[in-house]
Amino acid sequence: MVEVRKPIPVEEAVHQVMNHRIEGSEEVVLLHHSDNRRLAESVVAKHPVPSFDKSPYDGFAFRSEDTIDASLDNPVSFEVIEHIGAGQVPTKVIHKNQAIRIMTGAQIPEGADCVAMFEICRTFKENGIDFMSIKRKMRPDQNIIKEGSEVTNGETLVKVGALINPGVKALLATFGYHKVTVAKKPVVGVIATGTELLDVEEELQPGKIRNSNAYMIASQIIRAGGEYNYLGKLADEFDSSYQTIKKALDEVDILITTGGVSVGDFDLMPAIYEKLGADVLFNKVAMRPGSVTTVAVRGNQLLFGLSGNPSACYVGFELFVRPILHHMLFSDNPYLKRIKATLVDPFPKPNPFTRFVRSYVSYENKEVLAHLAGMDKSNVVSSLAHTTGLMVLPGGTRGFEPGTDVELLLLNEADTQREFNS
Ligand SMILES: Nc1nc2c(c(=O)[nH]1)N[C@H]1C(S)=C(S)[C@@H](COP(=O)(O)OP(=O)(O)OC[C@H]3O[C@@H](n4cnc5c(N)ncnc54)[C@H](O)[C@@H]3O)O[C@H]1N2
Ligand code: MOO
Ligand SMILES: [Mg+2]
Repeated sequence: MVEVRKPIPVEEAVHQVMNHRIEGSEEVVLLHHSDNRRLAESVVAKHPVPSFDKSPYDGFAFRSEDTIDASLDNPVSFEVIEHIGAGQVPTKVIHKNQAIRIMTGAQIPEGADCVAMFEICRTFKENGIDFMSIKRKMRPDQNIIKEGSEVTNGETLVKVGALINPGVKALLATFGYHKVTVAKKPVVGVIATGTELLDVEEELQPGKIRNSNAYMIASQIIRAGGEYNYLGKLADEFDSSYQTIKKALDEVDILITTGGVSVGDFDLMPAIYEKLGADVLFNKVAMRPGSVTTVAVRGNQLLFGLSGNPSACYVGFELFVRPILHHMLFSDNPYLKRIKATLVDPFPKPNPFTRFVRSYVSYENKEVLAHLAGMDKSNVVSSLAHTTGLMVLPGGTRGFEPGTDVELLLLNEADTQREFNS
């Protein structure tokens, strides 16, 4: 008699895996090398921004009170006593009816409280002395970017765990982070199992297929912020597989295998877990695809036995491995972002268990639309190329019509960055 497995609900399975989460660690990298890494400490303003009152325009700085009588037929004249560009510090103090010619970004001279753009000023010379005149009244603080008006000293700007994107990098540079403390990338071992597997560079042979899962998983690890260690592919032979997997566990904290977790005669992972003395948390989840996803624990090591079927393998990674990696990367919300969307395509299949349908998202007229990414079968690979989200269809339902409200898990985290930062 074949073993009958008892499926557990997806949420419970995720919960069980997260109970065995491992803590991440940090390392210091050059700012130049920090893209797509995750902050191990929040970015806190080390000084106000701007750090001095500055001019937003090329023009003249002077005292606004000197323009109180200015009008179209009563221009007011100022002696131009200095000329500064950005980066130059004014050496003179402005007094009554004096102005300094100032460029965008330059520090406002002492005594001045406004800047007038060149376009509203007239310049002239008298007895070899530079003057300018203006026919408008200026207000105090007009056209002055005040110190601290953007950011105050000590303000928390981006939170720990956030992805370093171009904007975060600009902020880090603003505050002098030549080096940044980031989360160390968790290293995840990857092994593909299956006698049928060929290397990518090999020609097809009867009954064989190329090993696509290892590449897919490696790419999912990278997308999740981790680093992969590909430890090769194994034929379905017990002794050599056991030895390789045992050795792999000496090198990694997290090991992903694909294939060999179901009840087939050559599905060796259950026996390998047993011989390793690993505790199997579950070996059947009430979900499609990926029902055979098996997770085992050995000491503080996590072994993810993902399905060999490509779509099941893909979904198993996103639901169970990704949150662990995000936790290790200091995210305070390591789960996939869940949004509401409107189904565009019909989905007539029944859903005895929770189904994660490979989907892609589009945005139209304020609406988020969920489209099917392609054929929805556990064994297909082609729909994965178009997948940007997983539509969640609850168990015990059937027949979803276009126009139905559905829930969707977003796989592209860049879309949800603000939630990590705020
Ligand atoms: N009697 C039963 N048979 C099956 C059951 C069941 O409950 N009872 N479950 C089915 C479901 S659901 C799935 S999913 C698969 C899972 O199988 P395994 O995880 O054991 O994976 P394999 O048998 O090794 O392979 C399945 C399938 O995937 C292909 N594969 C494997 N590795 C790769 C790879 N690296 N790259 C691309 N494709 C790969 C393999 O050739 C098989 O076609 O079991 C069902 N059976
Ligand atoms: O585990 Mo299978 O992927 O449910 O189809
Ligand atoms: Mg199998």
